Amino acid sequence: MEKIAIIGGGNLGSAIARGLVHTKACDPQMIHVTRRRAQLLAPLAGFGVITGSNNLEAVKSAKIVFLAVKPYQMKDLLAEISPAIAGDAVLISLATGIDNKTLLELSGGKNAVFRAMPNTAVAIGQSMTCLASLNATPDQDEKVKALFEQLGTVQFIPEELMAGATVLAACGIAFALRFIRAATQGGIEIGFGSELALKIASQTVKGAAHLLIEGGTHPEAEIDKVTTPRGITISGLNEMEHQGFSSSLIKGLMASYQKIENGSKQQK
Ligand SMILES: NC(=O)C1=CN([C@@H]2O[C@H](COP(=O)(O)OP(=O)(O)OC[C@H]3O[C@@H](n4cnc5c(N)ncnc54)[C@H](O)[C@@H]3O)[C@@H](O)[C@H]2O)C=CC1
Ligand SMILES: O=C(O)[C@@H]1CCC=N1
Repeated sequence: MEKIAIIGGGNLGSAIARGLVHTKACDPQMIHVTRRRAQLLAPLAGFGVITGSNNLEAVKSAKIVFLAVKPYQMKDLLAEISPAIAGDAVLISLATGIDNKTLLELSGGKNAVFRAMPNTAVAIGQSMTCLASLNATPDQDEKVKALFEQLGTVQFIPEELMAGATVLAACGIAFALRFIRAATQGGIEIGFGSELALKIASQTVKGAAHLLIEGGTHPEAEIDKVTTPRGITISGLNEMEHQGFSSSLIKGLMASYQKIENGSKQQK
């Protein structure tokens, strides 16, 4: 089994480590996670994962190196660790807005580089992960795809769509959760206790998603099955649309997307 280094054990880096352990994708002792305040990695250490703050130690002999730091921290990090990374290791960056060409340059040009955009559901093996690679062999592409397949669903996409994938999949978790919270608030106003309202709203969203994923249908086809003519669903749906429901979601997505685009332009 190959050693995996996760540099930057914050929200996403830790979620990936938890996912690798949770899904039994690899032996916890083969995962080495670092962050500056290593004591905050104690929960991962409790699962048997190796933790610390020594990046050079973590990448030594690792064949898969996750770069899970903030975008502005990437340049200094790669300057520090690149000389210690084996030539046949694959680098997987999770940073928003740093393209593969830049990653390849910053890392010295010898490694296969990947941009991966998972989301925090990676911690329970339910991520939607988009991938784009540079300087990778077909075997390396397959290896990284197979790794993420153990953590959810994977799709290679053209690199220019990575910003869009960030918004739809990574930010999307927050957008979907805000819907669930709002539905819960409505349920409480109607009379449910908060825990029960949350349980009903969460399972309802899970069921809706599974209708699409397992049935391969379009949302409107499923909506048609719920909207009884002159019924109550269509009244609620139409009122939501009068209040700008779909429009506000699309505008929110575009505001997030625009922020990535503006940030990328500033970096150039
Ligand atoms: N949170 C999310 O849902 C997603 C985040 N991302 C991307 O993943 C990256 C990480 O995001 P988060 O986990 O949310 O940030 P975070 O701030 O929670 O984690 C970053 C971690 O890196 C550590 N770090 C910084 N410099 C370091 C260094 N030189 N050596 C070792 N560790 C170092 C920090 O101590 C921190 O623990 C970002 O680039 C973000 O754009 C991508 C998809 C989803
Ligand atoms: O909000 C952010 O900037 C990061 C990138 C995608 C999800 N979280």
